[in-house]
Amino acid sequence: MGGNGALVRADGLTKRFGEFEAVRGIDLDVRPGEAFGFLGPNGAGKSSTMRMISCVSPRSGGELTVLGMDPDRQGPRIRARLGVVPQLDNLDNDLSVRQNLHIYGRYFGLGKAHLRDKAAELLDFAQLTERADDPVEPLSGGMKRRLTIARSLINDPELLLLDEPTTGLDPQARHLLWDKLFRLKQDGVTLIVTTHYMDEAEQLCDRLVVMDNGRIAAEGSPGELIAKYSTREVLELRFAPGTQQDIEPLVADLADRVEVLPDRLLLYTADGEAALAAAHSRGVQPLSSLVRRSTLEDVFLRLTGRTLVD
Ligand SMILES: Nc1ncnc2c1ncn2[C@@H]1O[C@H](COP(=O)(O)OP(=O)(O)OP(=O)(O)O)[C@@H](O)[C@H]1O
Repeated sequence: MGGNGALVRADGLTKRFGEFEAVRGIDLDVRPGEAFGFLGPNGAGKSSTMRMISCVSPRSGGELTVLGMDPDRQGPRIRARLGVVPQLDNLDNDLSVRQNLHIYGRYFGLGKAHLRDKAAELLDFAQLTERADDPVEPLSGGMKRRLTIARSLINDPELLLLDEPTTGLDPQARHLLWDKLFRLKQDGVTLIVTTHYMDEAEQLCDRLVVMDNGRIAAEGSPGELIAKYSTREVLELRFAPGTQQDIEPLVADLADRVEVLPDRLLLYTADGEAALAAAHSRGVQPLSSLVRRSTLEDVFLRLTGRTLVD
């Protein structure tokens, strides 16, 4: 283990592609049993970081320890104890669902009987038992993702790395997949997940970092980040497109902060209803209004000045 029992520890970790610095000296520690999230828009450097942790891409600078070992020198030993779910499914389409699990198990040197039992257990976990002997090709996107996750668990990994596991799935498939991740977390598997779905990160992750342009913009639990970078409530006021800039000065003093988005104003305040009543009393007539609690999306907007697009 690394210092403090961290499963992953990075210090000034850097990744360069030629002149371009995709990861610009980040510090991290991921503790046993937690679900740790990398949150950020496309190009933030999440995948590059994950690939260094998974020992498939060497670091360009800084220190990195995974399961107490150095990926540059002990990559194969680390990988034997990791599960990796890459951003794009790389299942073997010529094989059946079960065969995809079996070839992976053989790669890890599992014995025949153990592999048979393990594959059956994972097919059940992935809800694919009935499809076990079907080819992979016609499976839905959600099924393929569940199979990829099942495959990553064949060696009982201590640490599971998932790069945008739910991107591109419909809401129902996403929910099913996240249920699986909750179950793994309950079973004590340490998870590192990248995502740009804020709601999922908020529910699943014990701690997370917000990445932007190769740097860590903030880190903490979802609750800590919201408390630090947002207000308790947000009042959303929608207006006809293009008119909200003119209204902003009328409501600016009603909130700690106001964000002007293309179709709405966001008023950050401890009391959204009070701000709404005050706006009404000034003659502000939004098309619609909504008071909600702050989310990680608000944290992200505050930190980067941008919204995350799904
Ligand atoms: N092999 C490569 N060669 C050159 N540039 C790369 C390479 N891989 C990534 N990059 C660049 O590094 C930056 C970070 O990419 P990375 O994939 O780590 O971001 P990300 O946060 O995971 O985004 P995404 O959600 O799109 O995967 C991007 O600007 C990307 O274009």
